[in-house]
Amino acid sequence: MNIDEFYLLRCIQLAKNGLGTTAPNPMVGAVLVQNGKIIGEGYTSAYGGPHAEVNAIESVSKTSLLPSATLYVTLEPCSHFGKTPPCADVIIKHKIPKVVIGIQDPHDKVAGKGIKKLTEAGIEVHVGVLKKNCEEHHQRFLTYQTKNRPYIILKWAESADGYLAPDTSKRHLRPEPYWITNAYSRQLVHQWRSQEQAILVGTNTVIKDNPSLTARDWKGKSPIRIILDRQLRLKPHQRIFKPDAPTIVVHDIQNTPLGFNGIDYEALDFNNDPIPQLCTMMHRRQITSVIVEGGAKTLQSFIDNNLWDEARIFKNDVVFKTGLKAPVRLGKVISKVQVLNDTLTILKND
Ligand SMILES: NC(=O)C1=CN([C@@H]2O[C@H](COP(=O)(O)OP(=O)(O)OC[C@H]3O[C@@H](n4cnc5c(N)ncnc54)[C@H](OP(=O)(O)O)[C@@H]3O)[C@@H](O)[C@H]2O)C=CC1
Ligand SMILES: Nc1c(N[C@@H]2O[C@H](COP(=O)(O)O)[C@@H](O)[C@H]2O)[nH]c(=O)[nH]c1=O
Ligand SMILES: [Zn+2]
Repeated sequence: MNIDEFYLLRCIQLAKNGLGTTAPNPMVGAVLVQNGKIIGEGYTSAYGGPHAEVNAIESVSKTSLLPSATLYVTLEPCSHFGKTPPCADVIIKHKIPKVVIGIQDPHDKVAGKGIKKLTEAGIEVHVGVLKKNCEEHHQRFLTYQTKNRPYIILKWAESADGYLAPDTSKRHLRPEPYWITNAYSRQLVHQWRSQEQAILVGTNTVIKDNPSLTARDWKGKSPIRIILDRQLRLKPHQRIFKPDAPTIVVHDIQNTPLGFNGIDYEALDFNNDPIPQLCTMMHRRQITSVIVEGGAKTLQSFIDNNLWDEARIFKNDVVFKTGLKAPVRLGKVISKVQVLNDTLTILKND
């Protein structure tokens, strides 16, 4: 690893602090180096706040060092007025002579214009350092910008013999989840929920489990709940209608909702496959990432449409023998870790 790559790695590390708070903005990291020393660091503030470059510049105590410093940043500095003024202008104003960038920003308002602005101001610009790592780090934002849909994470828990749930006879009478995984894995799931903008489940999951779908066992925000309810079968007592997180109910265009207080409704044409329509709807609502938590039919529908990016699958040692079969897995295994007696496998769709 060379020195530029080393500083870009530090930028990525810093940028992770923005996970779950910057969306739909990307979580960028920036470092300022002068004479071989880091003199400033920053990452994107919560949505609407200053960008990483500005936070890095503002963290420098001796601003007289800036005209001899190099700025390292994971993503091309912006060149447009959004909620904040363009970072490219701030860099130029502070007379920073060199900028090293991980990747170009595909956002149509930027897309090379930030780099052009810097170059035209006489700044030495390098692009493409630690490109693969920066692409991986910005996967939610890049997927949203280039595929016009959110980054899609499929998540489920299955028994040792590949079932999502046992037969009804083995379940409680009251609707509640049949827990396969242990408490630590469940807390990890709450952390994951706090990192994504939305969570999506099918109708039967709400009927059988009465889930909350919140991040209540972790600090941070609960995601927006997106619930499939084609025929509007769900009842007001269900936990997904509580005001602890926003909820969007997706129903068929032919059914008119009575409208529960504070609930957002979206009509889709279920005569056509709803999954691509869901992706378009989420894109329109500026949802850059979603975790799909079941059930089997909903997960399989995303897999069959090849509309998924990552799968996080827990497998426990419990054996059901019969029940609801887990989705058929695809993709490449990128990691396998143990959470006590649960094996967590992470796959990527390549
Ligand atoms: N172990 C685990 O990780 C998890 C287990 N579960 C378990 O899974 C079970 C529920 O799974 P499952 O029965 O498969 O149901 P789902 O929760 O996937 O809901 C399926 C229903 O949602 C609607 N729907 C979903 N996808 C589509 C589509 N592509 N097109 C049209 N409609 C769609 C349909 O509603 P409609 O019929 O009204 O048209 C369909 O019947 C429960 O027993 C639950 O406990 C659930 C989540 C996670
Ligand atoms: N059974 C099962 C899971 N089930 C998922 O969790 C949902 C319940 O969420 P909540 O009500 O917020 O706790 C449930 O409806 C289903 O989507 N998840 C897991 O990590 N492990 C498990 O064994
Ligand atoms: Zn910016």
